[in-house]
Amino acid sequence: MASSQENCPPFEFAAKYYSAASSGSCARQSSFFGGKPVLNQGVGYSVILGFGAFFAFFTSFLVWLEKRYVGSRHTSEWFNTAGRNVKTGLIASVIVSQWTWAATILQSSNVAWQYGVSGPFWYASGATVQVLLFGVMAIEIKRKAPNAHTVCEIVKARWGTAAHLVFLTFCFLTNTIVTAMLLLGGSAVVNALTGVNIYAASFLIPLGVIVYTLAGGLKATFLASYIHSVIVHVVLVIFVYLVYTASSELGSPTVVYDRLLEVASKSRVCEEPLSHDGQSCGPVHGNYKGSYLTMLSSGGLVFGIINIVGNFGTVFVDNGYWVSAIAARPSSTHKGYLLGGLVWFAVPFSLATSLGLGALALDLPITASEASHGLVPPATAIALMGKGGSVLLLTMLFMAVTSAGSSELIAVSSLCTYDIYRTYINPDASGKQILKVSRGVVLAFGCFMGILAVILNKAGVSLGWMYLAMGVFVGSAVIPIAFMLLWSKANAIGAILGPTMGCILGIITWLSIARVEYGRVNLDTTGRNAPMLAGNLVSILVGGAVHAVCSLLWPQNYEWDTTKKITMVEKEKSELPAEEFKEEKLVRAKAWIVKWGVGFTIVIVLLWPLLSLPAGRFSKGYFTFWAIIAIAWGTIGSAVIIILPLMESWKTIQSVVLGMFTNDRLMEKVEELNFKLHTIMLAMPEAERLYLLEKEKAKKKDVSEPDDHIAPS
Ligand SMILES: NC(N)=O
Repeated sequence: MASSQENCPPFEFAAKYYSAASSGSCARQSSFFGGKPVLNQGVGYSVILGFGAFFAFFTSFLVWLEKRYVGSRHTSEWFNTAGRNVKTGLIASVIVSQWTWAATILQSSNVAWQYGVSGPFWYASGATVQVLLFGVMAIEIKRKAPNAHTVCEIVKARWGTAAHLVFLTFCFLTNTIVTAMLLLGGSAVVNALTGVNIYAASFLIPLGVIVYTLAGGLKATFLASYIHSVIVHVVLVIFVYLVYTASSELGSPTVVYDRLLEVASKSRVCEEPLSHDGQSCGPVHGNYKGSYLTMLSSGGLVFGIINIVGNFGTVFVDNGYWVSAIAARPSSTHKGYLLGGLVWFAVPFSLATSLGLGALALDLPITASEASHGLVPPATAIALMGKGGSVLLLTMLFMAVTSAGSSELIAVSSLCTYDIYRTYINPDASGKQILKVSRGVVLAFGCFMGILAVILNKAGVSLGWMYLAMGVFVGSAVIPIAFMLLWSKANAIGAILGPTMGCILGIITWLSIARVEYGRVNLDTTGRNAPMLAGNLVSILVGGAVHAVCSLLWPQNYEWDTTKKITMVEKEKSELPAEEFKEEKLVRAKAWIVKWGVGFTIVIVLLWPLLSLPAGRFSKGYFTFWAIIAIAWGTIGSAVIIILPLMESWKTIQSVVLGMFTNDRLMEKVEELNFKLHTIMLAMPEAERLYLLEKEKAKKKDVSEPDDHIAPS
């Protein structure tokens, strides 16, 4: 104990977290939050209800503006597919906000706190590659199932009813798991920062999301996503610059570097009460030289593998990503996914390299339980900025939870509407009926989200546990779902057996290893790295292997003829030129996304980590370079995702603004005229055909003679 007395506090910079006890020994604070919220409950309720109400009103207003001044018709197709005409920038922004979960903000910093620099890297790279590679699926939908509304519709068209039911189960499971994680993370942070009852938070967070999703469907969630993305990125940039340039407590890569060396030093005394079990203290087990400043981290690598498997499940088996691909215009789909993936990389990488490592560098007395419930970033935000930091983090988290949550609502709603109602209950459903069911499901699943979060919170399930376990449950469906659009031999029996066997064997392996290694099966033992790694790998590999073997034995040799026959509910007249759907153009787009998607995947999963291994324990210069990459990626990514959608939609924005400031009476007249013409066209197909022909001709003329009107005389 002598050393405890000599070094109290062990670090001047962390003095406020240590105190001399009456016995004379030096004691570290036993936890960071200690059950005391920094903000009052009023702030918590204002954020949850205020932002919820604001977004419900604001997005409904935007959708109304679009309907009134741009002329969108609010049919069931529009509600569920946003007109299949969304451009690259907005698709990228949607992907970023859909993929920015509570876990992206919270769990990434938790793994930084556990493993050091490798944690944020593996979180970011291990969850970016799926989005990049999904770009290939996105373009294949346009080629092979251009009128589909959901992934399961394609399954049914190709493999029949039994496979359809299997994949529906996996898709619902994925939506449930993702939703559970959003609310677990969201409610834990709201509770820790503001003291709002955790169960009340679980119920109230989905409320605003339900309202704006109900009002505007997919387009509303897309518009809201953009605003959410802007807020998330602005806060991200603030935190990154705070940690590495502006804060008086840290403020430069050099200070962070020196502190990370100090807190993990071998000479540090980590006995009670100078540090408590589960708090960060001294060398890191499994890391090269026990340092936080190395990519040679066994824990980081195991997390990376689990992360890759789990996130393949939550992208490929989440109908939300298929819905976004369906909503994109064909020439934008692949670019949107690539750009979205690359921008999203910055969210966990830059944020956790700042807030996660910042928590270590400040020697915050965070406990393992606080970390696994997602409280590392709020702790750093509070330590650096006080109440302002906690409000910023709460706002960022709320944006992430609500935008990803609304995408989950739409994903479930379209599955229930098209794959259950239209497929098994009312195949001749009208657009009105479809719209009614879609809205009913949004409401029902929104309420279910709240109940689910209450149950999981009661059961003591943490965000960290759920995040690691997701791949065990849904990983087995990943390879079969990719085969569906990529492999003509893939057959129905393999599509049924692969996911089912993979999931069952994955769960058996996971629980058995927990039992054999640690003697019992509970939330603690099943949440450890070894059982999670084995369960995740068995699930994804068995799922793929069983499907591959069955398909090689009894190949289907399928031509995607039935998937091309999937029908729309209302026949929408596409605004897109026929050029957009040309096979050669789509094949070129596919080659492009394969080249760039696979290229970036190799860079961020193999080359980057391999090239950083020889650095061993990073030098100060190396770490500074690493921090500069995090700052630059965060800044450039944020600028792109904020500016690009605005540039692309500039014409629409102009026409809305013009419409708003033009005589309302005139607009009503134009609308009425529009409606009359539309009715005439419907009654006279020949007139419509001639109109489209003329329009196409005019477009071609515009393209071939763009500058006629300014040609010199
Ligand atoms: N979306 C994720 N994995 O943060």
